[in-house]
Amino acid sequence: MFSRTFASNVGNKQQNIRSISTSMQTKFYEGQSVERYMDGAASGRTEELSLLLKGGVNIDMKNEKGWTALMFAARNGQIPTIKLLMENGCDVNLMNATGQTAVDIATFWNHKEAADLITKQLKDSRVEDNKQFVNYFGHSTLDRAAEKRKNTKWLKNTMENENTTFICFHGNSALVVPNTDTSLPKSVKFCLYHVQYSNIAKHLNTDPLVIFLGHEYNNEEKAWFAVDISSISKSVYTSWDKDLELLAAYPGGMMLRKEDASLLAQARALFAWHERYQFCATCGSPTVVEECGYKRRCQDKECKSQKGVHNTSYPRVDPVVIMLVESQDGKSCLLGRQKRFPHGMWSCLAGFVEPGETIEDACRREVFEESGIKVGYVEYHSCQPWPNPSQLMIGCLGRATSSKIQVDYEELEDAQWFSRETILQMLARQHKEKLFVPPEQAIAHTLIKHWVKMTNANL
Ligand SMILES: NC(=O)C1=CN([C@@H]2O[C@H](COP(=O)(O)OP(=O)(O)OC[C@H]3O[C@@H](n4cnc5c(N)ncnc54)[C@H](OP(=O)(O)O)[C@@H]3O)[C@@H](O)[C@H]2O)C=CC1
Ligand SMILES: [Mg+2]
Ligand SMILES: [Mg+2]
Ligand SMILES: [Mg+2]
Ligand SMILES: [Zn+2]
Repeated sequence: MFSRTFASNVGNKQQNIRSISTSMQTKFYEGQSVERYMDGAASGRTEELSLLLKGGVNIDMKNEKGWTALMFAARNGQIPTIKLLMENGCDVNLMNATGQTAVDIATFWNHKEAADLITKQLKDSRVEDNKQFVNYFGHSTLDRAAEKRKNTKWLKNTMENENTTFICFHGNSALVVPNTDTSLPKSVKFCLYHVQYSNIAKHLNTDPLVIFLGHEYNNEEKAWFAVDISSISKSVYTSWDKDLELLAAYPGGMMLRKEDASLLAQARALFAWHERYQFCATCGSPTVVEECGYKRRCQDKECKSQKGVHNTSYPRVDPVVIMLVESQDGKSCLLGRQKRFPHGMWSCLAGFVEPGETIEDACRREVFEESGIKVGYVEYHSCQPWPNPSQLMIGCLGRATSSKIQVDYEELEDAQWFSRETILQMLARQHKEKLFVPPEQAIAHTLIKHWVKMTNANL
């Protein structure tokens, strides 16, 4: 039943190529023409739209409320316009700022023919879809170049190179400056502070912990490192820039650009590991840092951790499953509340994968433990590095095979089924009791939104 799902990981390859190649032309239309284009769609002026499309207008451009031309055409049941837009490859999966798709809009305004037409296209498009979904904290732009980690000469030269960038950490926090770039999304409040090693070296300990994060693809000259600046006082770093401040990796890391967020996820997980694994997990001897932050070797030469499988010497990643569970009739989904959640927030159930367990079984076990619901079919959707401190959230979709909830009050405050309509209100922050779902930086949000899109085809 989830064959539909990959669809919504969506993006039609052809469409992507087209929007890139026309991005220059689209600029021409900005401002004056967004309105003309949207109005043409709402009023069904197909000839005019045809010309705009031939001229290279971005078919999926959105107005400030996230509405596309297809949504406007759906709002007014403009069948020929809907056909024209779909023939030209518009994305039928897009949502506006309140989480409605074109099908939702057509259904709401009672344009059944329009809703059916778009639904058919939606189902067809899902068969072709194969693009991977990337979650926040996962947008890495670096080649980790693991082979360089042992190359001390290259590392030394590169650290001192003026093209190399350092980001700075103090315990669990990253050194940031307030974001001043207004073209970035409003959620971006801070930027990681970038600095050259020569500018900070004199303030650091004799042997600071330095982690090689990687270099830009096909460009060894542009390398990135993270450095521990916990020996540096506030008065010193604010003398570099008075606006500098420390931002806790979690939840502060949710307020960054997506590229910065992935650097933070990588560096934070490694710093947290170094802080917690100063001693060998096998024999208790002290450990020393190797491979520019990617290994800790036990100082006892006889230690078992030096031979065979020595995974205790490497950084930890803890797999966690997080799942959107759909009810047996496909009309509701299961969400839970942990005691520590902000008031009104509901999220997907989640739990650590245990040794010797498959991802599918971990989903079934955690859902049953926490809510008493049995889960049958489980399908992978996407994943997310989670820097609190180093989980890998494995996002799945599951189909329930039972419906009676029995909450484990040790782990959860509550668990409930939510209808698609209620979820739409929660996504749009328009729920009458102010219930809401996690922000879009969390994979729980992705899974919930995905289910809303997926169930669109059931209408
Ligand atoms: N990105 C997202 O959208 C979301 C992320 N998360 C993250 O997922 C993680 C796990 O979810 P959660 O529901 O808490 O997990 P679980 O349901 O497995 O329960 C957590 C409990 O398991 C124990 N535990 C801690 N570490 C481990 C481990 N490595 N292996 C096995 N058990 C462990 C702890 O118990 P005790 O304290 O008794 O030792 C903890 O309170 C959390 O860290 C959370 O931050 C969760 C929801 C959404
Ligand atoms: Mg649990
Ligand atoms: Mg849990
Ligand atoms: Mg658990
Ligand atoms: Zn040891």
